[in-house]
Amino acid sequence: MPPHANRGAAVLVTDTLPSRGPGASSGNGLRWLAAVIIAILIGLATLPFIASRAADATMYALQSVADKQRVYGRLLDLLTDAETGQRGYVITGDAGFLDPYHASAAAIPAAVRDLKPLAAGRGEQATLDEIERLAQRKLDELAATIRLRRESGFTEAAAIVGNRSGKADMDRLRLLIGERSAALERERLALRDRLDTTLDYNSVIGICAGVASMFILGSGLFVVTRSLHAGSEAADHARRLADAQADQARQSQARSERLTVTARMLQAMDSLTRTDELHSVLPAFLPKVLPGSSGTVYLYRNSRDYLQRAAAWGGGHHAELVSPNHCWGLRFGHAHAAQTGDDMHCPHLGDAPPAPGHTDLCVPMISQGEVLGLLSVSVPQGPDTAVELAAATTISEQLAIGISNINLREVLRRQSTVDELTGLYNRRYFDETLRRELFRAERMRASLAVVMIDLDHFKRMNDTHGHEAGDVVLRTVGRCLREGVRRSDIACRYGGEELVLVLPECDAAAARTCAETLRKSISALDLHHGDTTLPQVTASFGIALWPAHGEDAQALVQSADRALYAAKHGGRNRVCMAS
Ligand SMILES: Nc1nc2c(ncn2[C@@H]2O[C@H](COP(=O)(O)OP(=O)(O)OP(=O)(O)O)[C@@H](O)[C@H]2O)c(=O)[nH]1
Repeated sequence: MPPHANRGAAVLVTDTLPSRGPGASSGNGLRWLAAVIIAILIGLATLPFIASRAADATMYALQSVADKQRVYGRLLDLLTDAETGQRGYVITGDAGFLDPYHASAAAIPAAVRDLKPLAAGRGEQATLDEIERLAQRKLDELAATIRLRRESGFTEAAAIVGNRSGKADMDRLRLLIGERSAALERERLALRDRLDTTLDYNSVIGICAGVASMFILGSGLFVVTRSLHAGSEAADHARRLADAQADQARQSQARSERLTVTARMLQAMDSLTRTDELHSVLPAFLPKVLPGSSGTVYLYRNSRDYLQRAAAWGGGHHAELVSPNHCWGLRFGHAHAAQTGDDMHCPHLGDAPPAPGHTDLCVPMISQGEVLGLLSVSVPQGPDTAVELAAATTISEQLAIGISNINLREVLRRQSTVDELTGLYNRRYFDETLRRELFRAERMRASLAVVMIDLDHFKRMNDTHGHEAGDVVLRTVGRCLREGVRRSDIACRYGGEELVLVLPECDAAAARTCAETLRKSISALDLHHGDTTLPQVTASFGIALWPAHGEDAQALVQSADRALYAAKHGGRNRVCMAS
């Protein structure tokens, strides 16, 4: 509260009213009124602060849980990389396979150490002790096998890998890390519920602040009217008091509203699965969080050479791509403001200096020490400029939290829908997608094709050149399918060496053309494993069309399977259409 506000109340009480005689009861009334107003002002100043602290605490708790999920996920990736590197070296003897093993073996103890201080209680501490012990034993086992391969050759090392002693440890590690990840996901959902409740309290506080400010304004008017009778000097005091009170109430309400809108924005971001959906959420919230502003949110591209526009609002300059060298905020690693033509102006904002009466602010969005992108914003100058700039900096931190959570969800979703070996979608994704695409085809009265693909004599490839060589073939064919279909087509691994395509809005002629093109591409693949050139690979294709060959997913897949069977029996390396 500004110092003059209280002083005004004191002057009002002592200066304008006699303390004895007929005016004494009216003086008592004003004293009570002043006391009530002071109590309300204290409430207006402290309640939003307490509510915003509670919301902040919950948001940061959400961030900590996401951090922990990330470290557990990274630990599992490192263990898998170490084991994959060891297997590659044991099978091929090629030391190049040991690069991921060495990198992961060095990073695993550090990842476990990072997790230990984050443990929430004795249960998790005990789990982490067990993870640390198993991870160390796993690393010892991997190192011993690698040593044996180097000194005694493939057969002895393969015998150790084959006796599966290390598999039990790896399975147990997967189980422990999986259970912790699931528990963290439950904790994250509980924290989201708590954030909802805090926001509801916040809305109530906002409404109360509105009512209280009406009361204070009414009281101020009342006091002014009374004071006019008592003298103009007292009236001035009262007016200043009323102005200060109104200003206080306005600021409290604005802060409370900003906090509520920010939290709603984070909730909306929580429902996104990809960062390229940000443009559908941020422009609806950022103009309310930073009134009168315009700006752009940029995210680093995967190559990290440029930042790409993810969302923009208001007028002004919104370049599509920004070089990190063209932003002073990114180069300094902290917020950079330019108010006049003399200030250092970011080149990505164009040649013009800041618009008259505006400040340009560039804030790097940082999460976990990693710069995810840039918030570039232009805010109008006025009595509250400092408050607005501080708010923009806080918003950038919260955007960074929301964006890093979207990235985490994107990684988890990818892990659960994509087959690791081929990079194609997995069987579960195929089942869900085919059902969904059939509904869509029905609604739009469009055609749809399912193409089953099976590699020919693949067992012979495994038996002659080894399972690793078979994996190389599957991986290469997977890439061939991914690159050979339209963006709207869905290429999946159905199981083993069987693959399947869902081709929406595709008739018989187009499906046959697509299958023939892929068949030729597969048979033209130039395949190598180590120093060995692998024999030509061919595949057989079975096509079924909706609704002619099956009205539901199961019937359609069965028809495609029968057509595939016919292709095999017709001599393989051919395309057959269901009859
Ligand atoms: N390398 C490797 N082989 C796999 C994988 N999944 C399945 N296979 C092998 O694929 C082979 C499938 O063989 P079969 O079903 O007998 O068929 P085929 O030899 O391809 O003969 P046709 O289909 O009749 O042309 C088996 O040897 C499986 O072990 C995998 O992920 N990697």
